[in-house]
Amino acid sequence: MAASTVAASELIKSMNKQMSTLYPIASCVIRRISTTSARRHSQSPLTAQSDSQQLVGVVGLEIHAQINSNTKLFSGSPVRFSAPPNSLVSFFDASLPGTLPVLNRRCVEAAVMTGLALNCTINQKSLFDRKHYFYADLPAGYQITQQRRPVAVDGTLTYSLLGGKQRNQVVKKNVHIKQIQLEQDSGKSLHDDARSHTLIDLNRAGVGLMELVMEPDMSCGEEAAAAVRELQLILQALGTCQGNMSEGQMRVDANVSVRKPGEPLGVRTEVKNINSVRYLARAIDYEIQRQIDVLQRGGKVQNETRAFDSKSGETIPMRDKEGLQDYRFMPEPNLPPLIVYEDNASLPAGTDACQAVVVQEIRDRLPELPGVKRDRLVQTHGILPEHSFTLVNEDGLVEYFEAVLKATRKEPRKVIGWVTKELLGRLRERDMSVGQSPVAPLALAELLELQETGRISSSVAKQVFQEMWRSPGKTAPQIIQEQDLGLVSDMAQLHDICQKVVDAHPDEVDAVRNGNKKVLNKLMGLVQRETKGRADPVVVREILQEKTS
Ligand SMILES: Nc1ncnc2c1ncn2[C@@H]1O[C@H](COP(=O)(O)OP(=O)(O)OP(=O)(O)O)[C@@H](O)[C@H]1O
Ligand SMILES: [Mg+2]
Ligand SMILES: [Mg+2]
Repeated sequence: MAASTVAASELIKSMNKQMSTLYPIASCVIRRISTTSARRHSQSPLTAQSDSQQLVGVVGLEIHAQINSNTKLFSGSPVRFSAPPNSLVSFFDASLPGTLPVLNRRCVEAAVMTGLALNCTINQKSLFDRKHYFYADLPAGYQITQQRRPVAVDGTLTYSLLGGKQRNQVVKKNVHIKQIQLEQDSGKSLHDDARSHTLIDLNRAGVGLMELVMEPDMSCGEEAAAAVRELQLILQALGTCQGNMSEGQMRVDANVSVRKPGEPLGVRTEVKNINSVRYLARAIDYEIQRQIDVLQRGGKVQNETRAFDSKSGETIPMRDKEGLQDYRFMPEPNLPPLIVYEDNASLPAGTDACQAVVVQEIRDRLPELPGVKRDRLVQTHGILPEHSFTLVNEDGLVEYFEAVLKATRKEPRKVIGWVTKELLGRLRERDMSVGQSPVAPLALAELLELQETGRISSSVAKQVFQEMWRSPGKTAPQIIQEQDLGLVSDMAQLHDICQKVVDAHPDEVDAVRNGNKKVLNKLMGLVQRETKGRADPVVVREILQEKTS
C-alpha cells in the first residue's frame, strides 16, 4: 500500500512540474529492439536428448496488445509514445479520489473486432474486475481487468511455418485462444542505476490493452514466434493495434513447461514482458532446455516468474514470486456490465445506435486477413507461397505488387522477382518502408513494359532501375534515351559486331562447330559487352549460330 500511496501523492507534484518522480524500488529492464519476422521452421520441437528423450516443451502465451486508440481505456487522456514524462495523465489516471472510469467505446470495438478475426465467441455481456497489486507505477493499487467474464472467448489463431526439405512448404498450425480481455496498462518504472532510484512515468497508465490468452498448444520458440508474428500482422491489418513491439505495443509473457507426451502438464514458469519476436523464440528455447536440465539432474521446476536477458541469452528469476501473489480479485463497482448487441434488430427500444457496440457492423468491416491474402496471391497470380509471405510481411508491398501488375503485361511470376529482390532488397539495405520507395509502382511498371515489349534487354532494365532509384522522378524512357540504352535495332550493325567477335575468337568458334554449345554463350557475352547489354539476346544467338555453323 505504501508504495502506491507515495506514487499517487508524488504524481500530483510531477504533473505540475512536468517531470519524473523518483522512487527507490525494484529495478526494471528496458530493451529497445526491432521487430523481426519469424524465421523459417528448420528444427523439430525441442526435446531432451538420450536418457529422457521424450521430454518435450509446452508453451502458452499471454499477449498484451496496446489498443490503437486516440485516448485511454477509461479516461480522455491522449495516447502517445515518447511524450514528455507524465504529460498525458488525467486525474483518473493518477487515481485521485472522486474520479470515475468512463469506458472508451473505440477500445471495446477493437477488442470485438480482434475477437471476430480470431474466430472467438463474443460475450454479449462481460464484466470488469479489480486485480490488486502494489507497484509504484500503479497508483490505484489495482488494475481494472476482465477476470470473471472477458469480452471474447474460445477462438483460434492459424499461423504458418515454412518447412520441408526445400523450406518452401507451408505448414499450417492452430493455437487456441482462451480469451481476450480488456484491461488497463500500468505506468512505467525506469530505473536509474547510478542513483539507485526509479523514475515513474504515468503516460502509459490507463492505456487500453487487450490481453490475449492462448492455450498451451505450442511446443518451441519457433512456433511461438510464428504465432506472434501472425497475430501482429492480423492486428495491424485490423488496425486494432499498431503492433510495434519495440515501442511496447505488443508484449509477450511466455509460459513454459516440459513433459512427456501424454502425461499431465508440467509445472510452468512465466518469462515476462518479451518485446521482440526473435527474443521470444530464444527465451522459450532456453527455458525448455533449462527445465529439461533441471529434471535430468533430479531437480524440480519452480513455478516462478523469470525475465529474459538478451545479452546472455538466458532467463533469470525475477524477485517477485507469482505463486505467492494474491490478487484479491473483486468486481469493479464503478463500471456496469459491458453489453454488446449482435445486430441492430437486437438493440432494445430507445437505444441510441451510435452509442451501442453492434457486433454485426464490426463483422461487416473486417478487412482481408493476412492468411486469406496469401492464399489469394498464390491462387490469382500463381506466385510461390514463400513469395506470398514476403509480400504480406512487408507493409504496403502487396499493394505495390498489385499496382505494378495492373500496369504491365509482364507475368506476375516475373514481376515478383523485381518487387521482392530489386525493390525490397534496396529498401531493406537502407531501412526504408515501401511508402518511401523512390521508384513508384507505375514507374517500375513502365520499365518492365519496355523490357516486355523488347525495347531494352533484361540487363539494361536492371541498370535503368538502379538509375531510377538514384534519381527519383526520372522515368525509364528518359534514362534510356539519355544514356542511349535502347536495344540495337540496326541489323547490319549487329552483324558487324558479331563478325568482329567471331573473327577475334577462332578457338571458341571451333569449339562451337565441334558441338560445344556452351561456348556460344561466351560469344554472346562478348557481343553484349561490345553493345553494353543493348543487343537482343535472341537475335544475337541467331546471328552467331549462323556464323559458327
Ligand atoms: N503447464 C503449462 N505449461 C505452459 N503453459 C501453460 C501451462 N499452464 C498454463 N499455461 C499457460 O499459461 C497462461 C496462463 O495465463 P492466465 O492469464 O490464465 O493466468 P496467469 O498467468 O496466472 O495470470 P496473469 O495474467 O496474472 O499473468 C496461458 O497462456 C496458458 O496457456
Ligand atoms: Mg494473464
Ligand atoms: Mg500470466
